[in-house]
Amino acid sequence: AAGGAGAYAASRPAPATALTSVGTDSIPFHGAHQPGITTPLHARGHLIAFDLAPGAGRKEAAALLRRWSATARTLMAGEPAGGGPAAGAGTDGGHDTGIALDAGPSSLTVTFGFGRTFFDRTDLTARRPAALDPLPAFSSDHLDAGRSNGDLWIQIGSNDALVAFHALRALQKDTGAAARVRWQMNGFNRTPGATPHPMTSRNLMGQIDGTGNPKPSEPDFDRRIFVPATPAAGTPSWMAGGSYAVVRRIRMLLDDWEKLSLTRQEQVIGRRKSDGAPLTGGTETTDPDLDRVGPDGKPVIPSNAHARISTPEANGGAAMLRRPFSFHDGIGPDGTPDAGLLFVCWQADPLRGFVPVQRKLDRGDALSAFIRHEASGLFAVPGGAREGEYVGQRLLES
Ligand SMILES: C=CC1=C(C)c2cc3[nH]c(cc4nc(cc5[nH]c(cc1n2)c(C)c5CCC(=O)O)C(CCC(=O)O)=C4C)c(C)c3C=C
Ligand SMILES: [Fe+2]
Repeated sequence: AAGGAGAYAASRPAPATALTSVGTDSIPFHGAHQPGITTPLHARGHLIAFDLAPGAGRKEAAALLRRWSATARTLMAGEPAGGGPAAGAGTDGGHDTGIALDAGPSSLTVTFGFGRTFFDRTDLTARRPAALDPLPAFSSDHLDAGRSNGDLWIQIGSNDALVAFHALRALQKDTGAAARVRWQMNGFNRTPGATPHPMTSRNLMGQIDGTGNPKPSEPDFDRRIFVPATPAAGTPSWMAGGSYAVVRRIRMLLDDWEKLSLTRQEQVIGRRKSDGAPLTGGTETTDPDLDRVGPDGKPVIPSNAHARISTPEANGGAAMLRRPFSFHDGIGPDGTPDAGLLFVCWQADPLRGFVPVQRKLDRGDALSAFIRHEASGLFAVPGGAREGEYVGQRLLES
């Protein structure tokens, strides 16, 4: 087999240029905000939460964030981890595993967050933001505590699956004795370049998902998504430029969903499946006409349609930036796919983003019959590290 592979390689001329720029694209580690929040959806993602080890406190946490930041900066630049040679076997802990050898940075981003419990474990309770108060319980929750929350959270995204896994391994190894994995989840999105022109991604129900997201070009985008550079009274200064991530593992009951006719599926969401346009017509970017009534006297966009209920206009302006991954963790014993959405949304304040919208969805969303919220997390994601700084330094060292 090895000879065959060699002959195959030898028979093909080396391409003069890469087929796409997917491998060479890179995202800066330093900046006012952490990467991975406004970065376009990644093809591959890993979410991982850790708890500090018994006996580990603020000192160990600071050293860990310093190590993690150094690794994130190095890998996001497309360099090998650990300061060692790229092709090392990794047995002495100082070498890169080689998993991402040959690949460029592939838009890798690494984003770090703190969970509510982190602050008690590090004697920083006085500096915990009120926005980290536990999310309310929702009637449709089926939450698994073991796969929820955590002291520390990392979101890894890349447009190459090996680059993403490489980062996951390197960051996990960085923890040493300071922290233990609490839960870990893997997700994916469409590969850049798979469609003839850039499009909003689809989820595993086949819907175009992300249309109504706030756009960075909108005047109130920063105010909605990021804590201001000078935070309002009650928000600690270390959260300047930061954001709050709500993470929900939402299982899709795909066997039930796929039994619905196309018309019913579109009524559940309030948008067309083919192109994401509202049921009142136009294109994906046309505003829905929520007041339009059909010949039967009923609203064209049903009163319980997901997109009607979740829109900022119906929620006192509450908005969030949804940046999810799909997941598929195999087929369950009953033959149904363990698949759905790793829903990750970003906002300056969860009480003016996720919470009011989920409260409303919980009461009357037509989509509820086809999904199940199985895990949940809320994390404070500090602003980006400046040159020479590590993520979270303003919390841990002042
Ligand atoms: C609490 C927040 C939300 C959860 C949880 C949620 C789950 C969820 N959504 C879809 C599919 C779609 N959602 C769409 C729109 C939409 N959803 C939310 C919020 C939550 N969704 C918002 C704020 C919006 C935007 C509303 C607007 O501004 O008009 C859409 C329509 C297209 C779009 O705008 O993205 C789809 C499709 C699934 C499958 C799901 C759980 C698995
Ligand atoms: Fe939604």
